[in-house]
Amino acid sequence: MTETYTRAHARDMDAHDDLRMYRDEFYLNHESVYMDGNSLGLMSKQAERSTLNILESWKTQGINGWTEGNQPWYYLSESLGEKMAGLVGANHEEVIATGSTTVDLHHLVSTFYQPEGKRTKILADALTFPSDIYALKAQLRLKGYDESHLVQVESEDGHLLNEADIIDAMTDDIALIVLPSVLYRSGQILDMKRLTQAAHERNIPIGFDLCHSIGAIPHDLHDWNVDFAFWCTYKHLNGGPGSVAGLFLNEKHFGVTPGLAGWFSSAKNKQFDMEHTLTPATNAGAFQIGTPHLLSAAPLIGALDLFNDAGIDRVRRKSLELTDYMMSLIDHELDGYGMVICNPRNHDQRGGHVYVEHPEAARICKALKMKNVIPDFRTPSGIRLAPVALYNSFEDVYDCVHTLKMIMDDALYEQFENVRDVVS
Ligand SMILES: Cc1ncc(COP(=O)(O)O)c(C=O)c1O
Ligand SMILES: Nc1c(O)cccc1C(=O)C[C@H](N)C(=O)O
Repeated sequence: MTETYTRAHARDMDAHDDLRMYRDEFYLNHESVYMDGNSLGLMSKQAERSTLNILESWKTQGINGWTEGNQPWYYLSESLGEKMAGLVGANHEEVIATGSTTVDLHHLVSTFYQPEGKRTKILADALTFPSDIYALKAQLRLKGYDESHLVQVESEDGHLLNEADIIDAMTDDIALIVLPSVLYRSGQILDMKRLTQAAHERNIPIGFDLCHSIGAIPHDLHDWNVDFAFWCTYKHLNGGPGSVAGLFLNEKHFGVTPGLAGWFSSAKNKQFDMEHTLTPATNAGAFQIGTPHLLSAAPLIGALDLFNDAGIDRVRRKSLELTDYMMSLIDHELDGYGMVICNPRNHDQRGGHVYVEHPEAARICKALKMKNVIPDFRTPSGIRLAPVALYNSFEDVYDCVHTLKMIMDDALYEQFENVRDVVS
């Protein structure tokens, strides 16, 4: 038995890691430690191969690529939906790969936000990612309401939300609820089952932004009876920068008229009838708009195969082990350095990343990058560290925390300004 806080112990855990073979499937820079998979996941060899295959089909087949070859483009969004369904606990037809996170949110809100009588407001929270808030405010404006119709549940400590507060805010003037599954800063998991049940008891439709949970934790969207959800695929799913997003539509809503219809909303066999009356697909496919972004979908084919091969339950188990280990090292090595762990510690509430606050966070992140550890900084004082189950090792976590300790011991951050970079 190796001693807990030694490099030998980290290596021992790596030797017993049953997902360790997946690390070789990724392009890792062995000079550095990547801890930013919750912002942009790394490229896998399978994602590269599937991208090259799509390029090859364009090169060799031209227009016939839509219906021929081993990956006909016309059905790719549906087949990627099928590959993602298991990750969100959905039936195959409830998921489609389409658009981008924010566009899909616009689409879903344009469909599900139906103010009527006294019910005119949208309920969200004060800690959610800004893009969602911008989209919700824009949707309110489109329906003729001002920002006072957006109700944002506050957090007591600035890090965590209290589900009871959210439920209290589900009053009879709320027409729609949109919440994150995992908060982008603190990594808190919201209890989607409980919130959905409470919303439905009050006849309010509810949807979730899964950007920080997809590929990190398992979901049961169908059984929880969630109305809709949307997510990006470039973080934990490793689909590449700007890869096509995912959307869930509960089958009880199949047949709903899509708010932002286009010809790709059509039932597949009707689309080329070229009629001016839309016959929408009778599944989540109705939430497509125009021609799918094939080149941004291509890497997902391989990325998702790898993911499904490893299995989300094993990914979650290792992710918890990695974040447990990271927090125990931070507690042990960085006690008295002013670092405060602000993510929940219990497994039920902790997502896939560790979130630490320090007043010098912006320049500590710059010093980490100088020392080849890649974190991300979240204003005003947050350091996010995401050890990712498929490609990070326990030794990566060891190196990350020890680099942080060296930076603090030698005050290496002092050579930088404590302000964020343009993209952080
Ligand atoms: C929780 C959350 N929602 C929405 C977005 C915006 O996504 P996109 O830029 O893909 O529309 C992000 C990240 O960028 C995010 O983290
Ligand atoms: N989408 C991003 C981008 O286009 C550039 C840089 C970062 C991002 C991100 O995804 C940030 C991420 N959503 C976050 O949680 O902060």
